[in-house]
Amino acid sequence: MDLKNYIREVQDFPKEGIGFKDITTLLNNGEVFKKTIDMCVENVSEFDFDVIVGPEARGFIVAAPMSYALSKSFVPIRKPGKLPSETVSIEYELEYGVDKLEIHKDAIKKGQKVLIADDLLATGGTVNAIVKLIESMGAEVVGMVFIMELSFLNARDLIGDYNIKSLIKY
Ligand SMILES: O=P(O)(O)OC[C@H]1O[C@H](OP(=O)(O)OP(=O)(O)O)[C@H](O)[C@@H]1O
Ligand SMILES: Nc1ncnc2[nH]cnc12
Repeated sequence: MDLKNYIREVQDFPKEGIGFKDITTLLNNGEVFKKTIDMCVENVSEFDFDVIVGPEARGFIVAAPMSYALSKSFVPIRKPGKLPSETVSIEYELEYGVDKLEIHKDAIKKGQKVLIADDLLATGGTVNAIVKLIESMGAEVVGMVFIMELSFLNARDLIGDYNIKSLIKY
């Protein structure tokens, strides 16, 4: 199954010059969505982790079903002002702007092993910020998994020496 056949590319969204990779067309096919999550799960079988974190919004679509399939904790990372208890936050750059992410301070314990899951690796700004958040809490990032990676944006150079898995590359 070539997942690329199910991902729609929308030109000049949300800004001119961006080729937006739209996964709604993949999600709209239940069989392909299930296979995609199964492949993410298979890709991380070598990693030992306690918790899966995923960033709002599209990261939830990947991280939560993986947590369900593996009976692992799911920890949401959210945009500012959404989490009700005490948070740790970090600012980061996107392919098309600047944003901020927050996590509950008590959601991850010191020494826990963490997997990060998201739909897409573009510049790596989001996941790089998440790594910093997790490590600032004394936890360890054992790996990360994405449905797709925009290789031409060289996120791996920014992220550095972590186990990075992506199902498809552009
Ligand atoms: O590697 P990067 O350049 O950081 O880009 C990747 C991030 O961008 C998208 O999320 P976005 O912030 O657009 O939010 P959304 O999930 O709410 O659409 C995507 O879901 C990743 O989280
Ligand atoms: N090109 C892109 N397509 C979809 N989501 C993105 N997030 C950051 N860059 C993106």
